[in-house]
Amino acid sequence: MSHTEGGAESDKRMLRREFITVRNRLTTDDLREAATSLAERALGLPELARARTVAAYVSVGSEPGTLALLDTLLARGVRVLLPALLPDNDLDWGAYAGEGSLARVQHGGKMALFEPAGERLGPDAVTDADVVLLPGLAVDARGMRLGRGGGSYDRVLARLERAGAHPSLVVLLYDGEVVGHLPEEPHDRPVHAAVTPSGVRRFTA
Ligand SMILES: Nc1nc2c(c(=O)[nH]1)N(C=O)[C@@H](CNc1ccc(C(=O)N[C@@H](CCC(=O)O)C(=O)O)cc1)CN2
Ligand SMILES: Nc1ncnc2c1ncn2[C@@H]1O[C@H](COP(=O)(O)OP(=O)(O)OP(=O)(O)O)[C@@H](O)[C@H]1O
Repeated sequence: MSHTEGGAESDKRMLRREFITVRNRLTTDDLREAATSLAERALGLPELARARTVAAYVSVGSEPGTLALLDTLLARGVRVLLPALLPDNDLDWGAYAGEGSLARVQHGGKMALFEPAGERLGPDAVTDADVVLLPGLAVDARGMRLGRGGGSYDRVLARLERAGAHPSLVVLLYDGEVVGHLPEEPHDRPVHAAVTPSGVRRFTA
């Protein structure tokens, strides 16, 4: 590993802690209001209005809330795919069919997640998506995303690239998480847009 890569890795670790600390100060009122605004902003995206299949995730804890957004997409007849974390941090996928189709799963010391309880479609199912909604902790002016450090979505992005799939890549964040510059490593790939409770920011690669 080169010095720059090692530097980027530890800089990312420090930044993750800082962004998580800020999120953990949000009150339940803050979370509820942000989730409502986020869903409105996201549903205003032309990419989502056209999408037939959307890969998303169920927010937990102080993450920007996604459940209202998932339910609206489902009600519109959109096929919503949700990830299930595999032991190697890769992601399998299953269809969302309402809150009753979710199972709460605890993966070791990580946050408890809500994953699809039904049929597993395999890691390549994400290549069907017209839009991929990604979790993150921050994004920079180039669209470079800071994730939780599992590399799960880095793998998703690499898999899409290998498959020649070009879905819209949209990260869901809070306003203060769109920043000037983040450290990046060679495997990082930019997203196309960030949706926050106050609006949409597009990135041109
Ligand atoms: N709601 C949600 N679902 C998701 C993700 C996510 O970020 N949010 N993922 C995104 O990839 C995948 C799961 N990967 C995860 C990776 C790390 C942690 C986690 O709890 N990390 C702790 C640190 C502990 C640790 O390093 O193990 C943390 O961030 O506080 C959770 C999920 C798929 N599903
Ligand atoms: N395509 C890939 N295949 C396997 N491992 C990968 C791939 N891309 C990245 N990784 C590994 O994943 C780990 C975490 O990477 P990184 O810190 O960039 O995660 P992140 O982008 O913050 O997390 P996530 O992608 O889950 O949101 C690194 O050790 C990296 O080597």
